[in-house]
Amino acid sequence: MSMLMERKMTVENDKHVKKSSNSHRIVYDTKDLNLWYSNTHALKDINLAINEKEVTAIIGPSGCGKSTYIKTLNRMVELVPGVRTTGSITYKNKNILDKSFKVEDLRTQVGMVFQKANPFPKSIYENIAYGPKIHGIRNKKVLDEIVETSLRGAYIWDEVKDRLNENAYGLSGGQQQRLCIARCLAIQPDVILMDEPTSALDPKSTLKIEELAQELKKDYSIIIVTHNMQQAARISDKTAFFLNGEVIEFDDTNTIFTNPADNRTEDYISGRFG
Ligand SMILES: Nc1ncnc2c1ncn2[C@@H]1O[C@H](COP(=O)(O)OP(=O)(O)OP(=O)(O)O)[C@@H](O)[C@H]1O
Repeated sequence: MSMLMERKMTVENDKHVKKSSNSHRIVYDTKDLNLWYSNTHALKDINLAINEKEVTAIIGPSGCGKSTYIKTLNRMVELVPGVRTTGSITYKNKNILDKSFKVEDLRTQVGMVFQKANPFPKSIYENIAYGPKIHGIRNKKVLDEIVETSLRGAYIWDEVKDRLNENAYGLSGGQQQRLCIARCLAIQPDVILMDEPTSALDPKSTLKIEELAQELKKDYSIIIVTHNMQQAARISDKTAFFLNGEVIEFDDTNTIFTNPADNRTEDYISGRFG
């Protein structure tokens, strides 16, 4: 990474709270992260300070490590046998890669939405109530409130309020994806990770998810992997460009798309490869 980029990523460091130059607090501070799948070196010396309550886009060609990185942020990646990491990812003053860190703590604070919507084969209501129930909430009135608030938060309440007891599989693909976002909201996370959430959706549903991400960043930190550069440009505040497991450039989205510092970023965003 260039000196310029390193300087841009430098953070102010006070006693407990790190602030980036535009005064947003940092939600995830990744330092010198390396990751191997057995012999494949998938992430190389990643340094990224991701701001809270912003949308951060991760872009780059196929196989560059985008999904691996986002799955490291909730430690899902370690479900793959043979994964090894070095370096640190600080979340709320703790290194989540540390052996002593309890992964269950992340499950309640970090929600994830996948490429293909994955509702449970249950009713719309149960899809949302499931997480809160696991966390011990049994009171019907409280659960009703969580279900409504979460569905409203994901802008799908009006479409489903009269069919809450119907199976979620009866919803359209775009509705299912918003239901999955509502399911994330029900656990009141800090962060929502999205791994290509619109790649299986039609343009209208895509637009709805994009609008939703813009709304949600008022309350949540959103990190989104996308192949769609127009989407990254439309909805994100910051963009990280990955190539061959490295972060080539990380900056304000506007800068990345109008005045990138590295030729490889320019070549990628102008469609010369990838
Ligand atoms: N489960 C796995 N086992 C072994 N290697 C893997 C595994 N998952 C990913 N890799 C390798 O790690 C590298 C990064 O893959 P990753 O899926 O993170 O890339 P990506 O940028 O998300 O790609 P895409 O855009 O195609 O989804 C690739 O070389 C890939 O082959």
